[in-house]
Amino acid sequence: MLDMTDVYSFYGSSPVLQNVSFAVPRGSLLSVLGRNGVGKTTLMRTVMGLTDRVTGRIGLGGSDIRGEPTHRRAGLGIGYVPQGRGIVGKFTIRENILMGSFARPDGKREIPPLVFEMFPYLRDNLNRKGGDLSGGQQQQLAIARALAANPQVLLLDEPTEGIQPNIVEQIQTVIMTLNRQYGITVVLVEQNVRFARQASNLFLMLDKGRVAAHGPTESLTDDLVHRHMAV
Ligand SMILES: Nc1ncnc2c1ncn2[C@@H]1O[C@H](COP(=O)(O)OP(=O)(O)OP(=O)(O)O)[C@@H](O)[C@H]1O
Repeated sequence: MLDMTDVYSFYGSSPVLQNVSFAVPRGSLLSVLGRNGVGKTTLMRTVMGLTDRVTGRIGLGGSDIRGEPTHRRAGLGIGYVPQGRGIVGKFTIRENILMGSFARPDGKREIPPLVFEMFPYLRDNLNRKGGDLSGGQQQQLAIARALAANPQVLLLDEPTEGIQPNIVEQIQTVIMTLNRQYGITVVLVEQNVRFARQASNLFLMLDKGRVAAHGPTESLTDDLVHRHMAV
């Protein structure tokens, strides 16, 4: 479904990602792990075409999308929920969600039923301003906005970071439901190893911009976690 082969990704002349290769088959959930600053966010931005320069191959459903502009990648079915969420505070919940629908290739500007199913709070508060929501509600809204484009692949960058504990569990359940019940392929940047193990069937451990380990989640040993994640 989504893969990288020998990818180098640059900010200016610095190659932040180096020689990165991995594959995420359709329906999988890949956890991207590693310490702060190793390149996890850069990996997501590279998939979306948001870094300065990339070499190597980025495959989506068998085609190389490396040369495609960001909006085309969104239109081809990649949804992105960035770290920090990117909610427009002055827009209502409805308007924030509808922004995501502009990536839909069929031109429809509507909120898919799945969004209301996943997030009853958003359904019941469509006219509230994004800026008046709690961090957890904003995170739900950011996921809802990405779902409004009917993505096949969802990129989630630390979706539970800085969120009150009672909503963390709800968001974790939504992520697993989207993957397991709705078949959406997920790439998840995650610091919580316990949740990564519970949710994903694949992992990718980054260290200093390179792949330190990659494989089925059963092979994510405590030793790997200590070596590449402990401070
Ligand atoms: N826009 C940018 N311009 C230049 N360098 C950047 C930019 N964004 C990130 N970097 C550098 O790239 C490296 C990787 O950063 P990145 O944010 O991808 O790491 P990360 O693993 O996601 O970290 P965190 O867990 O803190 O979010 C860091 O050295 C960072 O300083």
